[in-house]
Formats: sequence, C-alpha cells, structure tokens
Amino acid sequence: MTDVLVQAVDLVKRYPPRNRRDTGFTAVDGIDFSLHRGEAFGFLGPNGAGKSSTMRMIACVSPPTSGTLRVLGMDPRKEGQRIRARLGVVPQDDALDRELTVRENLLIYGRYFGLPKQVIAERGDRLLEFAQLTERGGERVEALSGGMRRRLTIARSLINEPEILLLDEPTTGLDPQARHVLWDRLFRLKQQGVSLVLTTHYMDEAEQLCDRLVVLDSGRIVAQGSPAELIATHSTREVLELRFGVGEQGTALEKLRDAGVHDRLEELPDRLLWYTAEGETALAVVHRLGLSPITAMVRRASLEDVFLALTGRTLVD
Ligand SMILES: Nc1ncnc2c1ncn2[C@@H]1O[C@H](COP(=O)(O)OP(=O)(O)OP(=O)(O)O)[C@@H](O)[C@H]1O
Repeated sequence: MTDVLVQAVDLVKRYPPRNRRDTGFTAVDGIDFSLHRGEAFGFLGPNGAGKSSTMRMIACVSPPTSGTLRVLGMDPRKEGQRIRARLGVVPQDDALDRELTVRENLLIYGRYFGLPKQVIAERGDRLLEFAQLTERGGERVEALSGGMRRRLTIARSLINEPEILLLDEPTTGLDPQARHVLWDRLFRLKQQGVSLVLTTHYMDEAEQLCDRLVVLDSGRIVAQGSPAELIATHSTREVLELRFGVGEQGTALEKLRDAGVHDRLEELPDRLLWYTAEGETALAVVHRLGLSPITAMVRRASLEDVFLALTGRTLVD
C-alpha cells in the first residue's frame, strides 16, 4: 500500500490585490502532486515560480485559495495545529535568535512544542551531534558560519521528531563545501525515515537529493518525475557546449545549420548548446567545418537542460 503523506489536487494560491491599481497575483496555478512516505520530493524552479507559496500552504501558514490539499491525511485549513506538530519547517530565512547560544536555540524550540524538559535535553544533545555542533553548543549563534547556522536551523526543526521535513531553499547562499556537508546531513535524515520536501533553484541539488521532483514555472507544473526520467524524456544524453569570441557565435550557428545539423541547437547569450547523443562526434563536425570555439566541452545532460527545453529559459538568471 502506498503511503501518501501530502496530496494536492488543482491547488491554487492567489494573493489579493495590495492596492486599487493591483489586480492580485496567482502564484500557484492549479498544481497536482503527492509526497510518499520515505521519499525526498523537490520543487525546482526559478525565482517567483511559486515554490515558497506551495511550501507555505503545506506548512499550514498560508491557506490555499482553492483546490484540495491533504497533509498527513488532514486539511491544513482546519487542522493546522495538529499537522504542524508533526512537521519540521526550515524557512529560507533562518530566524535563529542571535543573542542566544546554539543550545538555547534548540531548547527554546522544544518548549514551543510543549515537550518535557528531560526530553528536550536528550533530543538537544542528539541533534547537536547530528548537526556536528556539539562543540559549539555554548557559543552564541552570531559566532557561527552560514553553513553551521543552516545545520542548526535543521536541527531545531527536528526537535519534535517530525515525519515530514519542509526545506525552503536549504543551501542558498552557502559555499560549495557547506552545501555538501548539508546534503550529507539530509541524506542521513532520509535514511532515518524522514520524508523530505524541498524547494531549490539549483539543479545539482535537485539531482543529488530528490527521488522525484516537479519543475515549476509561473505557478504551473511543466514536468514531473525522477531526475533521470526528466532528463531522458526532455533532453539528449550529451550536450556539447561551445563558447565563441565576440560576434562569432551567430556565424558558427549559421554554418552548423547550413551543414545540415539536425540536432537541437540552442543559442544562449554566452554559449551555444548542441544537444546530441554523442558529444565527441559533434565536436569532430565543429572542427571539420573549421569553426574555432574558445572553449568546447562535452557534458552529460542535466536538469538545467530539461528546464531550458521546457521553458526556453535557463534556471539561473
Ligand atoms: N503575499 C504576497 N502578495 C502578493 N504576491 C506575492 C505574495 N507572496 C508572493 N507573491 C508573489 O508570488 C510569486 C511567487 O512567489 P514565491 O515566493 O512562491 O516564488 P518562489 O518560487 O518561492 O520564488 P523565490 O525563490 O523568489 O522565493 C512571486 O511573483 C511573488 O512576488
């Protein structure tokens, strides 16, 4: 039997007009998705796609305008408090108390959930260890690096031992090393049976962490599936990336087209993408035509290519 933890059908979030000239804004425009127990589910999309709005509805802090949303079998409009007791929420903004110590930040949160002192203390120790912050427990939050603060926010959101952890852009603003440490912690949580829902505009993060994801654009789902399925359906296996000198890209593109290249060629402001099963064979054609790119790189197709194929735009502006 499948165990569906979150189910959305034709879910809509419309914000009312803010003034008389404003007509309001539909941030989420009729989306369907479901989260199954034990999986990591992602919302991938550019800024403004409606990811945070969707997360806020699941977190029961913003009611849906219309459609059906069930979280842990309950209706967020009516049973928000009961749902929240079984959720962990990691917002984009850490909202930690900078004046308090690392440990105090955890304890305060435990009290918010009305947990007994002894339970909070035990979980606090375990969570500090999980967040690799045991040594820093007595330090004030302002002394921590960005990556440590994120790990503390995640630890704090786990104090009530949630079944679902919601993470809104968990690694935005972190350096690559801090991101990898955080991914490792999230993998660990998944192994422990926590179901994850996360938003991201980083395709590598979505590929690394998500079993399944939906690609959102302007409040609508443009595709959904596992990262591998999405790439297989919407892209070729390989991509040849070519960068040319100023003013040379247009001529190169024309030459490739005149030479009868039938593969998809995508022109971005700074590079030309050639979607092909065999990047090396394509590169040989480039050389045979006498084209001389400044750089030429064959790579595996990624979710970035999926997004480009579906929307005509790149994910990162
Ligand atoms: N309270 C609000 N009132 C009016 N419009 C809003 C409100 N909150 C969000 N929006 C708009 O809804 C759209 C979707 O916002 P949302 O935050 O859900 O997108 P997002 O995909 O999470 O992007 P980001 O990564 O920038 O947070 C944006 O254009 C935003 O300006």
